[in-house]
Amino acid sequence: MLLRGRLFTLLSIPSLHLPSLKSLPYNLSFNYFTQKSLNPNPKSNFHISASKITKPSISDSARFARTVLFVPPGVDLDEVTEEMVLPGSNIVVGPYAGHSQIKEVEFVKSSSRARDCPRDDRPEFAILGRSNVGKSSLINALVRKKEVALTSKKPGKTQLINHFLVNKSWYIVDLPGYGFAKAPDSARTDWSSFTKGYFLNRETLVAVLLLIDASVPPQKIDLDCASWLGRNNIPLTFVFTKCDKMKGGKGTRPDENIRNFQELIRQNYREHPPWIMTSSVTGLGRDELLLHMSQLRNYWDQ
Ligand SMILES: Nc1nc2c(ncn2[C@@H]2O[C@H](COP(=O)(O)OP(=O)(O)OP(=O)(O)O)[C@@H](O)[C@H]2O)c(=O)[nH]1
Ligand SMILES: [Mg+2]
Repeated sequence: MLLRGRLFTLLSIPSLHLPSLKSLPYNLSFNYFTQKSLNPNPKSNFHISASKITKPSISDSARFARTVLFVPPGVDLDEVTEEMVLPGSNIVVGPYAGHSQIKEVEFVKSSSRARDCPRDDRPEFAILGRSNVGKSSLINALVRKKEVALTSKKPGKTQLINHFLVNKSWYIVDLPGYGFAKAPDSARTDWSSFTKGYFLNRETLVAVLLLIDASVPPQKIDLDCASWLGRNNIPLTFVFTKCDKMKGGKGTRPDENIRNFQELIRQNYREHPPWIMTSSVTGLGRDELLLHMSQLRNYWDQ
């Protein structure tokens, strides 16, 4: 089933009502309209933050929850409780969440062009982000193996589209990082053509996990990337990495950086895309992210 095509059709119909079941999984209505923020602290979830609003009316609360939480298919917004929100995220767990642990993973192939990628109907998640943000480390953490994807202190380690088959049923895709100014010219040019080609043509892409380094303040290149994905109706989940670094770059802490990033992102989305905090060092967010991926995958699969 072509989820993207399905969603595109649905979201092109403007609606001020709560989203329908099928239109819930992603927030693709980029720049559709700017929802005025009711919450001064985007990091908080609905239940915590709602108490800060003076006597919210039901409609205000519903609108607020819609802009803050990621409510998956099969969940009625009115039935969402705090326990249903994954810790360190805005993601509500719904009935499509299922088996999420990774039992086996095998490297399948590296491709230099989108059309060389594996040709089967298995769903896949692409891992995208700036060079050195921790893409390969996140993959290793998710699969609980040290060296499935090669990591390096030197940016630009991953140069190809790398497919890893998980539990013989779905793919994780490690992509070259963007924003690596020191890459050879050829490598930089290739990124925009072949990676963009991959995003625009990959029909089995369930979602992009866009990794954002929580140890540094918001970077324009990340905002530009999120903007490009949004404009092209490519579903994404923000995965904040390196949340173990207590003191981030330029003296700002990860939680401040995350909050500032979200404030900037919120201006462009009617509903906030799913986001989650992770650390490949401590394992923070790993099981939660896998559960989130399982509900996206199972919904896509049906
Ligand atoms: N403290 C901390 N360091 C991390 C984390 N994730 C990655 N790193 C470190 O960041 C550096 C880059 O990690 P990689 O996983 O190779 O990054 P990448 O995004 O795959 O990089 P490219 O393939 O070059 O684009 C390595 O030194 C990692 O050890 C994390 O969660 N916490
Ligand atoms: Mg890498």
